Amino acid sequence: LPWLRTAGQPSLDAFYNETQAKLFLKFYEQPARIVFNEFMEATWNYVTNITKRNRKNMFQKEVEKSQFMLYFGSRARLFKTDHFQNPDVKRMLSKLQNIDKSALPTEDLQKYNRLLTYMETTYSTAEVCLDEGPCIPLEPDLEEIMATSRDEKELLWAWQRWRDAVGRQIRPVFEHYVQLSNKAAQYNGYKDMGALWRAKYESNTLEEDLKRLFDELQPLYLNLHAYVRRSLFRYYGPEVINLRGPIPAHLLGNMWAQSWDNILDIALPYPKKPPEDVTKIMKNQHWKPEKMFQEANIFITSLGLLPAPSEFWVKSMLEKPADGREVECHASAWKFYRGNDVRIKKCTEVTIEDLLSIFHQMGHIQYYLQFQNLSVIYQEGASPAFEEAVGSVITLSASSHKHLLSRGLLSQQHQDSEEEVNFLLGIALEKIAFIPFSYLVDVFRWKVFDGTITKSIYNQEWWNLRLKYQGLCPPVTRSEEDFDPGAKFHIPASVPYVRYFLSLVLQFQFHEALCRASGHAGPLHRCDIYNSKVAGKMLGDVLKLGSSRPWQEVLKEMTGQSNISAKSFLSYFKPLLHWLVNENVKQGDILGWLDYSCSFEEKSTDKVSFLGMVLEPEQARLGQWVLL
Ligand SMILES: C[C@H](N[C@H](C(=O)O)[C@@H]1CCCN1C(=O)[C@@H](N)CC(=O)O)C(=O)N1CCC[C@H]1C(=O)O
Ligand SMILES: [Zn+2]
Repeated sequence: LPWLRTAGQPSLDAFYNETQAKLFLKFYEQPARIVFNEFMEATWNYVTNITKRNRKNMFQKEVEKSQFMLYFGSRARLFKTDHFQNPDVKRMLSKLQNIDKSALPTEDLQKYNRLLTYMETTYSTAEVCLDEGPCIPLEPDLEEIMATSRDEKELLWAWQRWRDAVGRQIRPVFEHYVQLSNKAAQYNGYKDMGALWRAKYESNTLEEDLKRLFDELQPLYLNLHAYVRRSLFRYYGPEVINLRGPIPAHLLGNMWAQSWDNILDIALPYPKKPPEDVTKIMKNQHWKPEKMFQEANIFITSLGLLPAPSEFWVKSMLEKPADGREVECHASAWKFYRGNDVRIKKCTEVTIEDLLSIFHQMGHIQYYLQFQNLSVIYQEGASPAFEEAVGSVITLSASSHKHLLSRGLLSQQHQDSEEEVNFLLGIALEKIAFIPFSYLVDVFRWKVFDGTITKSIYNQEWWNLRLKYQGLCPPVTRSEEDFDPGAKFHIPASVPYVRYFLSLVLQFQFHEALCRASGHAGPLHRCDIYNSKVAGKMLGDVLKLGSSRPWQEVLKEMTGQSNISAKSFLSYFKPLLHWLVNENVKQGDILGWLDYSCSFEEKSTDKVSFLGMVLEPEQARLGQWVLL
């Protein structure tokens, strides 16, 4: 590692012993808080007011932060810690050594930061223009269309135009992002950036654990996919849906088909018992964004956990500004390494979907508040999946009928067996549909980073994974001019995604443990830990640890198991799986999508593509589907 070589150093052992290490770590704390705080403030100022000046200032702070991290990261490597006594000193020194992109030489780093900001800002400021008339952004307009429109043509328009506006602009830059990412990873001692991202999980069985969990959850997904395909077939007809093939990706109620809760109306098992429209109730009760955040705060403090501090309410951006400022609307939680300065940035709409996603964001805030007295080095989740699971586990209680009723968001409990199936299907459309999507995003990116997926096949491989894992096809033929993964925030924003897959499993494992601790008896999906100080203490004790202990130890203390397990997820949905299997058998539906392939722009265009499937010319005449 060239920048490590230190010529003419006095005898290392004398200088770099354990006592010196403790001093070194102590000396790191204060300057780190200052440097990180200034960097976060500059980044916050940019994403909440996208201007040239704010971008320039953010770049400046980024360079300063990286110089600081390079200084300490390189010196942390000089300590020979294998004979050190204190495990904490060893753990902190080893965490300090991973400095990610700060390891890049300055001009590479500046180029990398420009690429990252270009991609993320392209995503955040992109608009789709109607033939004549206004241009509309993703949030709230295009997302609203994808969630509520039932016009297949309109859905196709929004789906395709968003990808034209974002994916295509990001594609030429993405390959340079990949190269510089891998260069940074190698400077940190990893073979590529995927390896650096995976190292965050401190597990040498991560990839097989992921595969095992995915396989355990597959029966749930295949049955839900078949059932939803049947529902869409009934609604949109045989010319749109093939009962034995993949589902067109624009019909699932979401721009990325990552969660399907917005098409519950189409897929409702017992349409005679429609669930109440909580969004309508919220609007009738004149809910405002601030009240939605207060609602989450009330839940969290009912557990005996920490309230959102006054700075949160003053400094957060809870709504899309009305003063014409360009902002990044994608919701996120922020810590500023300065006591109680924690914030959320969200372009909140008054809907039940946004209320529940606010619980997710407030979970991040709670983690920040709970670990703020730890060393800066430990101010992160026990694993990235723990960070994501905290808010989501609270959402599982908050979305229960019992809780919504107690908060005046439902007029009755809706507990008969048919209403219960309707409820569970609603949760399944959010959580089970998300299994393959949250799994494949980083399978794609790990392959891009390790070179398996080269730039000439980015889009083809993306859709191969979308077909293989999700059983979806694009509604129109795609080509290598397109870059559909770039149309999903986390790709241009370079935020890892497998954390959400692991969080899916973990949040149910947490939910079961917290429900048991709170004294809940009965089915897991009826549990609401609201007001349980015992559950709150159990959760708070996990959050206070930050990343000071390996997550396996933390999980064992909380749940008694030291490995992540899909058992709780499966038991939560057990009643629904029975219902789905019966329903699919009754309808004679097959599970899966056989060997179909999605239509992709071929060089020779003699093939006929139809709604995402490829037809050989002679079979097209006979109307047969080609099984490739
Ligand atoms: C809406 C949510 N926004 C993320 C999140 O809250 O995780 C934001 C953007 C990326 C990281 N992030 C943060 O806030 C981090 N600062 C948290 C932290 O690292 O402390 C999001 O992207 N989600 C929620 C479910 C699935 C996924 C999606 O919508 O695809
Ligand atoms: Zn999150």
